[in-house]
Amino acid sequence: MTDTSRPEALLKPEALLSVEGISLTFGGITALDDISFRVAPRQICGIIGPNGAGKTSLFNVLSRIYSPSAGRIRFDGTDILSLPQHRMAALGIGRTFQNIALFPGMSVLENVLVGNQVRMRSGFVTAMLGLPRARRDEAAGRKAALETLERLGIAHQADTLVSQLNFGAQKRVEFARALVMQPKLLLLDEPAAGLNHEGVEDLRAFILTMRDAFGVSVLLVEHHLDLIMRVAEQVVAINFGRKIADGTPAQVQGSDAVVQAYLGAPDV
Ligand SMILES: Nc1ncnc2c1ncn2[C@@H]1O[C@H](COP(=O)(O)OP(=O)(O)OP(=O)(O)O)[C@@H](O)[C@H]1O
Repeated sequence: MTDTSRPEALLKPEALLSVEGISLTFGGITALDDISFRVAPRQICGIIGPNGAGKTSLFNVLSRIYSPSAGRIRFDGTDILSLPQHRMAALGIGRTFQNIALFPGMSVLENVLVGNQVRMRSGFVTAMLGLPRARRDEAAGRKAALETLERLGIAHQADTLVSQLNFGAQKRVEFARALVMQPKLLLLDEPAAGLNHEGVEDLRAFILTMRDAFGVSVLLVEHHLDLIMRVAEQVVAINFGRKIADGTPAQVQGSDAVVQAYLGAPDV
């Protein structure tokens, strides 16, 4: 419970995600070096940095794909480094990948139902035998998937084959599939990759819709700086595995270290 006798408790909400002193090495290469930052509930936080800065490595540590050599990560009161990777979705961390990983020959609804399997309690055998519990789970899963599409404003596409959707619409289905698991934190890996100007504008609105309709925090790694600066409330900049700035978009954009990092990396 929040201690309202402490004014700072009212001003500073408890972090949903707290990354503390994370380091990661690959052989002799230091990919992450003592990275710390926090993400509040319902906050949109952007991770930026030139090529090779360590952004993907950080996401992979947060998803428990890589184990850091030092540091701590607390998520919603749990030390996630003590948990295996398969527990992340159930714990409330959802993720989308840079390359779309949908089933093109299946409908939008069917693809979102795949995401919902994690939350179903009945096992494979129960489902195969069509036992009552499996049927109840299936009906509940369908309802949850349809509700997710409705809250995102894309329920009219429920029966459309994914292969018939344009690239931007397919990305929205991927987000829906992650959101149906009711995550508290959504990790978006370069969501603007491959989108044109109009697509990026739609994406920006969609990220805000996801946060508002589902109350999730969003952590996004992105090369598209303009999108980050216009959608994120907090930006963390990294370079050569070290955090070089952390603050509002305006603060980070005005940071000498950030300007230097990008001037020294013409291929960003
Ligand atoms: N599996 C790996 N094995 C060895 N080195 C790796 C591995 N993954 C990443 N690295 C190294 O770690 C550093 C950080 O890489 P990372 O992919 O996290 O950066 P990034 O910021 O995501 O880059 P980009 O923007 O180009 O995707 C780089 O020096 C990279 O070569």
